[in-house]
Amino acid sequence: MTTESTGPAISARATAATFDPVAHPSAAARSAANARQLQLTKPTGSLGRLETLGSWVAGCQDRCPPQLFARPRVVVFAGDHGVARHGVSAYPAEVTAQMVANFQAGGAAVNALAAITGAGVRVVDIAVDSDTDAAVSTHKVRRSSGSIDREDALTEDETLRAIAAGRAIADEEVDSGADLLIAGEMGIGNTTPATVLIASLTDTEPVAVVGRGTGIDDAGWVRKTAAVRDAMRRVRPVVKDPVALLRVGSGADLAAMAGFLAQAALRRTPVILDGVVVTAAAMVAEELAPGARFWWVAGHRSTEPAHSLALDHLQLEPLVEMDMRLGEGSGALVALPLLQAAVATLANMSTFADAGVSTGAADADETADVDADPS
Ligand SMILES: O=C(O)c1ccc[n+]([C@@H]2O[C@H](COP(=O)([O-])O)[C@@H](O)[C@H]2O)c1
Ligand SMILES: Cc1cc2nc[nH]c2cc1C
Repeated sequence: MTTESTGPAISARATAATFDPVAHPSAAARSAANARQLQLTKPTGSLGRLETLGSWVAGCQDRCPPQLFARPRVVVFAGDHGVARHGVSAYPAEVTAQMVANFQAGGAAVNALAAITGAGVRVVDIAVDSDTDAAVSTHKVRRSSGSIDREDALTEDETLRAIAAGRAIADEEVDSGADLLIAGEMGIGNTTPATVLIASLTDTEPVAVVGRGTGIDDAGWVRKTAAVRDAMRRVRPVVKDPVALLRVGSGADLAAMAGFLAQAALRRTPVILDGVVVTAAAMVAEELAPGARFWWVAGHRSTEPAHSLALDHLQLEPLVEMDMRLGEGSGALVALPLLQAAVATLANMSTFADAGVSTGAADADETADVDADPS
């Protein structure tokens, strides 16, 4: 009897949450890019972090020089959270569904920012607490996730379906030609599970990491900190099991993002991470698919204290610090022009040889040689 009931569960987990080993971006293409950086018409190292960024893209694309991104895509994962009904957010849960409609109408920050960078935007309802358009709800797992301070966010089956949904979305995007992915999110209350994941995986006290989210007041912060503490107590026994951690202490949207971010790495597609919620999902994705983090760059540093902890944990240095705390993929989109600049310079600048520009170091060496050898 026991084997009959656990067998299918184990194989479902094997399918949805097992990832083949993640290959690193190409070291050869990255080295070739580093060498090319030295030949371009600029003082050595003068493009600063744009140089390391461009070489990272070359590694991800396995080509030097790299190509400008042809189809960058943002996927906004929308989901509600039961905990939002317990005074942990400055806004009512209804805003999640209302913002989904706003994304579809093109009126949100993510739409405005995507338009200036050439990125496409797709919104997916993973767990919004109302019925949404068929166009966005094909991967819906359930209506809202459980209130993690007092119950599990999801069942085992829902967790696996959410991870599988994120993986399927990444596959759909890559199969349609996406060459750069951004995960964004929208969900009133979602900084609470994000903080629970980050604090649990870094063994940090709630008071040190709970932030203001959408802008809660002091009384809201106290309620949120208590909710984070209670949820952390519930996840403690499963913190080493990423699927169980997602089931007990996250939500369907976060589980889907974890699947999406891990699958993007498996599909050798670079990703710009956004703020605290996406980076919390990224931490779990790295547990599910070790090495996935080498395919990600951190777009920005959110004002949420837990975000810095997550970035340190993943050893990622954010590209911009603009005191943003919006989500939706907005911080990643603000960073996208930096990636485009890194690729454009590496790919399109002339070399010293082609442009007939003298290289300081080589000329000095030639002079030194001539001086040293009068013959
Ligand atoms: O990305 C971030 O770092 C970030 C920081 C604070 C808030 N948010 C957004 O605000 C919502 C969650 O905030 P809250 O206060 O409802 O937990 C959700 O829709 C997120 O996209 C996002
Ligand atoms: C209006 C609004 C827009 C958002 N976008 C992402 N999170 C959000 C939260 C609110 C409240």
